[in-house]
Amino acid sequence: MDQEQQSILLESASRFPPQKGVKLSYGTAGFRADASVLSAAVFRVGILAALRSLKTQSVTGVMITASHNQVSDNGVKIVDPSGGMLTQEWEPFADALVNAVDAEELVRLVIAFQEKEKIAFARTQSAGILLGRDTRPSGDFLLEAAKQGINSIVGAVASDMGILTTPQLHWMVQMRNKGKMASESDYYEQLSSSFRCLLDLIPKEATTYKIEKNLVVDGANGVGGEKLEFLKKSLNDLVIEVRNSGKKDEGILNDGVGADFVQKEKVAPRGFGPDDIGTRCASLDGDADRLVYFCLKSKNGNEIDLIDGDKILSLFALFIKEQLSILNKEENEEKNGYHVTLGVVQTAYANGASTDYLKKQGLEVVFTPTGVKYLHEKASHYDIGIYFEANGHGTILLSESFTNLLEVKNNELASIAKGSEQHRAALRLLALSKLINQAVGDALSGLLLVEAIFQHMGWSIQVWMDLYHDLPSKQLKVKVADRKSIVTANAETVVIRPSGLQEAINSETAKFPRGRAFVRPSGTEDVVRVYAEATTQEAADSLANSVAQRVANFCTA
Ligand SMILES: CC(=O)N[C@H]1[C@@H](OP(=O)(O)O)O[C@H](CO)[C@@H](O)[C@@H]1O
Ligand SMILES: [Mg+2]
Repeated sequence: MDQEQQSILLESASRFPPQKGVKLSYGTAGFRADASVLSAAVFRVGILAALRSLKTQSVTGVMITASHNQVSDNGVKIVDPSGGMLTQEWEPFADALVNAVDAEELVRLVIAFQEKEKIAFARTQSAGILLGRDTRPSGDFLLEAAKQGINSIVGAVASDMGILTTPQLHWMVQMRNKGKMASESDYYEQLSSSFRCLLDLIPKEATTYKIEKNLVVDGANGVGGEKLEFLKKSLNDLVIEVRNSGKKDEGILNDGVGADFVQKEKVAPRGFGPDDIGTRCASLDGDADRLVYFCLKSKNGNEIDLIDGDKILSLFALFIKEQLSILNKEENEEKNGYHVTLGVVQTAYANGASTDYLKKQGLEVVFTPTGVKYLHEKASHYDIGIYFEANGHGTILLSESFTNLLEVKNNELASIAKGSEQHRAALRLLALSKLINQAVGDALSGLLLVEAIFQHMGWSIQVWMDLYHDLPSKQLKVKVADRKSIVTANAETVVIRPSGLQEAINSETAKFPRGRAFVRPSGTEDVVRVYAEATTQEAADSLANSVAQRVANFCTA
């Protein structure tokens, strides 16, 4: 790095001194904290995104959001050139950079990292970084900090894409690096045209079913509500009412609303009531990368039947299995010469009943630790990998070789069996690959796929709910002195430190038939999370409480 670059970096970094005593870690989904302490971190993430772009000679992204956290929090994460999360190999550097005590240490770290990674700094090199932010009031000044971080690397160019959902920014980065059209209107066009295409391919008999076309969506008072209001204008076959859309008088972001609230509390969000009984309802989270469905069931309260990520995954898996079997009809693998691998990825938070159900359908189910970066990676090993966290974050990945094969099949069938069910199955899978976000879980694209499959199957929401019945479960948070004192293994199902805690959890679990419990440090909040499930709600509550008590005892000892 030349002298001029060093002094630019030093000068700009000294304008963003870190808050004393604040230590941040990249966590499950980037850096998150109260917005007031984040300027320096966001500035430094800007530098990091520029370095990543220089290193890969591709476009990267910086998203400013704290998703489902309260409105006063904010956060920042990097979108890798693939459109996915920042490569895990760079996370230790991200941690070191963001926690550097002053500008001098920061410059030293950048020089050392640049040499290690052999990143060429030169005026001739160019780096492109797309910036997005959600609707939080702190987004504006944090975006400015990110821009200044990017501008302190010679050759790096920041493009402000405005207020976006997190998945929109991931999609844009992915598309840009594929050399495809990548504006926000291209995003809407791709979603609405592939949705229409799926509807046009609905089997004849299904068009006679009486499908409830009304859907009410809780926008969490965030960016997703506002974007859905726009998207729905191009969806004639669906009547979507958006509530908690983010308009000023409708309420506060994530306050008693949103997918995280609905999934964790298992109650209806604010703005929903007895009049909605019988209607299909959905809820997005604060940055619209999570989606859950629900149905109100109580006349006097806000009790709901929840349809979480596990059940959305099950719906997608059934549809894909059906299309694959139509496609492969009359053909055996040898003749086809290609065995399509279909895999389902879950985490320990997946309800045990969902895993049992998926396995009974003959699907391969694998587990990873919490966090999309792990699920996504695992899903990418299959021709079709479907991943979902129970909280509603997930998507379907289709490998390039599989989509190429689909294109070939489609062309072949178009000439020999145009309009046949086999041909239509190939077209459906191709439309699905365009509708479902290939970069990251996306509530808007997920919602359209659910709705399209619904019309395809001719289902009522009750049929979906009855696919299987969730085991009652309970989640709790425990505040401890140092949540990192808990270390887990086996996709977070077993505690290996502090020693003795796992045995204590085992002895609590053994008291309940079909009992299951695990604990792990949260990556987004300063708490230890406890999950328990059992055959009754009382048993799940009681198991969660006793495990939480054990955690508290072990972690203060
Ligand atoms: C139990 C739970 O819902 N955990 C969430 C939450 O992570 P934690 O590390 O549990 O705080 O936020 C992550 C980012 O949105 C999401 O990936 C994850 O599933
Ligand atoms: Mg989110």
